[in-house]
Amino acid sequence: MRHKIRLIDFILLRFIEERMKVARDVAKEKKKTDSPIDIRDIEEQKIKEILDRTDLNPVRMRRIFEEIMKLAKEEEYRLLGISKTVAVLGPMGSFSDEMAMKLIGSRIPLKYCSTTDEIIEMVEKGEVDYGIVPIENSTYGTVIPVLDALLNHEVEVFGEAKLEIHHCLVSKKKLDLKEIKRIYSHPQAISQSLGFINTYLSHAEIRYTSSTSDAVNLLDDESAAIMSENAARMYGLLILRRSIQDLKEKNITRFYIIRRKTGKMEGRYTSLFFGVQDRPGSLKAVLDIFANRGINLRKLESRPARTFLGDYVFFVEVEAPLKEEDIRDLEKVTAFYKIIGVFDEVEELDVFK
Ligand SMILES: O=C(O)C(=O)C[C@]1(C(=O)O)C=C[C@@H](O)C=C1
Repeated sequence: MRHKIRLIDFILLRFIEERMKVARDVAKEKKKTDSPIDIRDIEEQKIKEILDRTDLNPVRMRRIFEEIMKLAKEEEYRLLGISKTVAVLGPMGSFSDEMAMKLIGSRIPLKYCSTTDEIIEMVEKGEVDYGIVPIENSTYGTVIPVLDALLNHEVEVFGEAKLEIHHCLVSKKKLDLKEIKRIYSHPQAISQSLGFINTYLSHAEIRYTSSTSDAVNLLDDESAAIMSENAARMYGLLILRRSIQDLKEKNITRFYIIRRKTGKMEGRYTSLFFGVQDRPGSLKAVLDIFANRGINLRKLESRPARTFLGDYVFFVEVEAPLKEEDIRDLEKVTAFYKIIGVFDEVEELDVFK
């Protein structure tokens, strides 16, 4: 019997190798027609067809075939000599993933990380070429962990992009809202949907996840998750309610696109951190530099300096690329400053540059 299984394993191996050969041929065609490597709709369609043809555990079968397709994509990227990678918050189906798809169109591989800290560290170490991290949302404001990590790591913001966010309440099986015992999602998604949660789900326990799509790994028959419609479709979940976020149309998340430090200062906006002496007027002196030059402030935040209670580090985004003379003046009125990027809003990321 064991011998038979061994033999089948070898046959499986040969079939997988054969499949990779075909994938490499497909990649050559894709190059000719400038088509993307990663085509999620095709993958999803195929997985559905496969699951329809078997009684084996659908979750495990999905994983097996997703892994095979992942391997195929790696082979395709390798064949085309595409070595750049972009890190985003995963797993697949997160809003960061959606943003990356919009910016890059799945032409280079994405590395799915479990925290934004991990993304920023990977970029800093040069383990990936780019990172995409959310910086603020129009309902819930600044993504604090990202802001703090940008202060503590050496990376550079070189672009920003915006994504309209619609949240869905999803589950594995049909549930009445009152039957839902737990809600899983990322703190940002929960906070953006508090109106709905307080009205219809106040009886349910809230459990935070590291991303909206990560909730899929925790769902059971008594719980629901908040994630995108895209993610729900990707993981075959049922959509109980659509567009549950408090701001129906203007729930927008802004993302920073980051890379390792290059020192290039090109673009319409500048982001920087600074600290000031603890005395009257010291913050005003910094803001006056911008005001006197007619530079508009886009964003202002304060974060604990983590020295003593009441010590702060400030973060500003201004609508101008700072010039040498601006920086010289800043030096005079700040205890320290750190420019984290001069950038533009982008619709597309040219990853082949
Ligand atoms: O059909 C393709 O375009 C392929 O490259 C094959 C394949 C797969 O392995 O099944 C790989 C990548 C795409 O995302 C979709 C499917």
